[in-house]
Amino acid sequence: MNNNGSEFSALHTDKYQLTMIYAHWKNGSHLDRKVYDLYFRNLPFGNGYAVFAGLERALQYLEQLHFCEEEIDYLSRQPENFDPRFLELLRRFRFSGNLYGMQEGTMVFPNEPLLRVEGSVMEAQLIETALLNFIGYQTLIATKAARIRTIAEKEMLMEFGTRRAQESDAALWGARAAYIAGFDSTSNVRAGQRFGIPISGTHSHAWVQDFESELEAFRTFAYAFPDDCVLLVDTYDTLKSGVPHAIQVGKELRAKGHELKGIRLDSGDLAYLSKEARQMLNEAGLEQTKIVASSDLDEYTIQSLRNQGATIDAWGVGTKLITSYDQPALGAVYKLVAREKNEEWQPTIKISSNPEKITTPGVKQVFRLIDRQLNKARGDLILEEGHRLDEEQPLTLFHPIHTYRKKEVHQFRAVELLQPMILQGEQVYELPSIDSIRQYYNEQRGLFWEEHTRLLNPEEYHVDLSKDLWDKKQTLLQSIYQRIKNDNLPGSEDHPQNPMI
Ligand SMILES: Nc1ncnc2c1ncn2[C@@H]1O[C@H](COP(=O)(O)OP(=O)(O)OP(=O)(O)O)[C@@H](O)[C@H]1O
Ligand SMILES: O=P(O)(O)OC[C@H]1O[C@H](OP(=O)(O)OP(=O)(O)O)[C@H](O)[C@@H]1O
Ligand SMILES: O=C(O)c1cccnc1
Repeated sequence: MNNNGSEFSALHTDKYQLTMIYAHWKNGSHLDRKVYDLYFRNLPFGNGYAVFAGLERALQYLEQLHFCEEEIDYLSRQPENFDPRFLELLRRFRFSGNLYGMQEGTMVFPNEPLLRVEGSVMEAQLIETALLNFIGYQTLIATKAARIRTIAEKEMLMEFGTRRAQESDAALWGARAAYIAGFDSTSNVRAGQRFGIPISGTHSHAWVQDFESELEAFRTFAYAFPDDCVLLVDTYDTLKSGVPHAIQVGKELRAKGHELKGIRLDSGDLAYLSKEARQMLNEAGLEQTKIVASSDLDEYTIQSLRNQGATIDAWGVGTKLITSYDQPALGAVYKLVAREKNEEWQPTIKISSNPEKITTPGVKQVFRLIDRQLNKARGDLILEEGHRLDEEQPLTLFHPIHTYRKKEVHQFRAVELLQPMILQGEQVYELPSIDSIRQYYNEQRGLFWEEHTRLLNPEEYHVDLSKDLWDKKQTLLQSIYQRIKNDNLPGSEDHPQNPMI
């Protein structure tokens, strides 16, 4: 909470946003209208798709966004010596622009706008940092969770990461992102209360160490939770002590009309131990007692354990999910794509010597082309906003950089992915329940062939530009190079032309 009782601070931004806004204000251009796209360039984890998450937080942030007195006071004491009239403008500031976005749980791909912000340069710049922060992290965790779900198939997945997360917001929103993409529960009680995610858990080694004997520890826990008792069996010796004691308590529970719900393995060779423990439980007649495993798990260890025939029914996954251990950032970007001139959007472009980094100018919409017969996604097509697609005509898609790579689609239905979320500062999108987001993600998953969703070396999914848009991009590139040539600045002749044109 900031001093004004709001969860979000308007100062959750980079300093350069404020200095650019100030310079615009001095120039009288702070209210000029712009369009920005938020997207990422590369898929994380070598995955074939990402799962979009973070919209709810972004919408809440935009709704609450304002500068409180303490924040204005802080800014007034900065060496920049901000003009009091500028600070007064900030004091009255509210987000009054438009936001178009994808629904959370959408399967998303590089270079397609996930969010499109239309507003004054002042508001659009101020929010860049926070939007990238929320969307980048949550999309990353949802994608990691989706990979783990793919491997675990129908087995129970519990999110255990809070203690290892990069601070509390990451734990909270990471738990939510994991649930969207297929985890069944979280150990984070706040996430349970706030989002309605089921909470679950077992007990720790400390519980066992706190008693004179392991058996006493197990009995005491079972007494408190006779119908929800999962015993951690590796504190001393899993097979010689933990499992036999759990079996003893399981039998005592049964005698009182209850069943031992599970045991948890948290160290050692999880494949071997699970098989041995399963056999011991079964021989004792405790076939329904589940085996839970935890200990630095991720999609790779779970896959390996499954391949080894581990008899594990539920997985507790913490560190490697919540910290996105193998790829700590999505690398999302927020790029200016159009500026208002004479009451029209004028496309702008950012050029790079790397063709992949050249931005796609203009106000755009993303269509998902879904084969009507197979109900499978064939590709995404980015069009200028307002342009329509004729679903009855065959369409040739071509790769925007390797243009010789073509693909015909016909008999498709074109679904618009960017929806109005905020119009003129008013939220027009009703936030879905967490379970309907999860359900929507599942439906999305069903639209994609296994070739795109497998973990290793997935096939690249087509995200192409319409011919019109591609042509406009080339024309804009040409005109900029021409302008540079005409300017004939000293040294400009030494640089090779961009490979794109
Ligand atoms: N059969 C197995 N095949 C592949 N990986 C395994 C197997 N059993 C366990 N692992 C993984 O190996 C790693 C073992 O971690 P570590 O070396 O820290 O040992 P540990 O058994 O967890 O011991 P401790 O928690 O006491 O340090 C974990 O990531 C775990 O998930
Ligand atoms: O391994 P992760 O995927 O991060 O899952 C969460 C871990 O957190 C707990 O261990 P912790 O080391 O905190 O306590 P412990 O010594 O009681 O196991 C738990 O036993 C898991 O091992
Ligand atoms: O409930 C558990 O077993 C649990 C919760 C958080 C972290 N590790 C384990």
